[in-house]
Amino acid sequence: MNIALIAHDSKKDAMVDLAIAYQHIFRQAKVFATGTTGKRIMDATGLPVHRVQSGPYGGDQQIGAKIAEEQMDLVIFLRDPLTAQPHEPDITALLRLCDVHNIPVATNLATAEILLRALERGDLDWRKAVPGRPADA
Ligand SMILES: O=C(CO)COP(=O)(O)O
Repeated sequence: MNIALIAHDSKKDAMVDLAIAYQHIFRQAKVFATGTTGKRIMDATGLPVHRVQSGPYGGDQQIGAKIAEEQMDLVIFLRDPLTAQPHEPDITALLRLCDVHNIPVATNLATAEILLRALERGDLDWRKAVPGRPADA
């Protein structure tokens, strides 16, 4: 399973806490993250993280491309609902692609925990049979 972890600045501490708490799940998966989020997670947990660009520099679009290619199974995007972002169109596009491709996506901690527990329980195993999805993704 490929998981994308993305957090805006005010949510990065929460993302690090999530990564620590659920690292037993993340260690079974391939973790992708935007630049700064990924570095924070790697520093805190030692998890191998495939980092793309920072969000404002195209990272959200890079994650979006993986979604479009059916290479992402779960997205946790802890976005800041109280601060305008310069790359708002990229954020909207990423979330839209999750809906287009039926990707489970959490934008807050409560939903993120529910999705991670579902993943652990095997509830998302159906995604392995999604047409067009690379077998090793
Ligand atoms: O801006 C982001 C998502 O929109 C996140 O990027 P960083 O993880 O590099 O801060």
